[in-house]
Amino acid sequence: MTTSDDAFQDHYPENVAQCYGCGRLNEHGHRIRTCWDGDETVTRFRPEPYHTSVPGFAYGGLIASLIDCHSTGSAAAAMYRQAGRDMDSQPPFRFVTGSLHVDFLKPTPLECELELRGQIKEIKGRKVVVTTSVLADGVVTARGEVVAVQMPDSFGS
Ligand SMILES: CCCCCCCCCCCCCC(=O)SCCNC(=O)CCNC(=O)[C@H](O)C(C)(C)COP(=O)(O)OP(=O)(O)OC[C@H]1O[C@@H](n2cnc3c(N)ncnc32)[C@H](O)[C@@H]1OP(=O)(O)O
Repeated sequence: MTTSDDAFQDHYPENVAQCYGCGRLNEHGHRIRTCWDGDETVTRFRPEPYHTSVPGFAYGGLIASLIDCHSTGSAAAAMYRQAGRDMDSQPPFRFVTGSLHVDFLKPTPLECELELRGQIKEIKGRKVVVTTSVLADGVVTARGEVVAVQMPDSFGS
């Protein structure tokens, strides 16, 4: 059962809840939490001092991984929403990243809560394309596009 306080990641089955970016069970990871805001998806994340690149600014790999997992979570949520299904219902929609493109538009300050806002650009078959903006104090510092693809049964074999 989904409630308005739930994050998408609260509903990930245990076998996909270890992801470094979004797994709630990975104590060393970012453990991002993403929710709907109308037709957009939102994640808020406060970088730690050890996420530094140039002093005072966030490491680009952190920004990319936030965009990645924000977008794969958004893709899963969009697929459930389109199907009119609860995120706990079976069978699960599980996504992996097929493609991750990031444009770094401005330096992203470190000492600031970041807001990621995602838009569902396309849903086609097993593929969902998500565009995600990263905002620091309301200024867009990075923009990404992710092609998320439903994980095939053969994944990893
Ligand atoms: C509540 C439950 C929710 C849980 C869910 C969330 C879990 C989150 C878990 C954490 C995750 C965290 C994130 C991580 O870190 S995930 C870890 C990093 N990602 C991977 O390891 C993925 C490795 N790659 C693969 O397994 C396969 O290549 C995949 C599965 C991606 C596609 O191989 P598959 O044979 O299955 O696909 P297809 O050929 O039938 O193509 C299908 C469609 O996709 C389009 N396409 C494919 N590749 C690309 C590409 N590179 N660029 C652009 N488009 C691409 C393709 O054109 C086609 O579209 P169209 O031509 O029909 O339009």
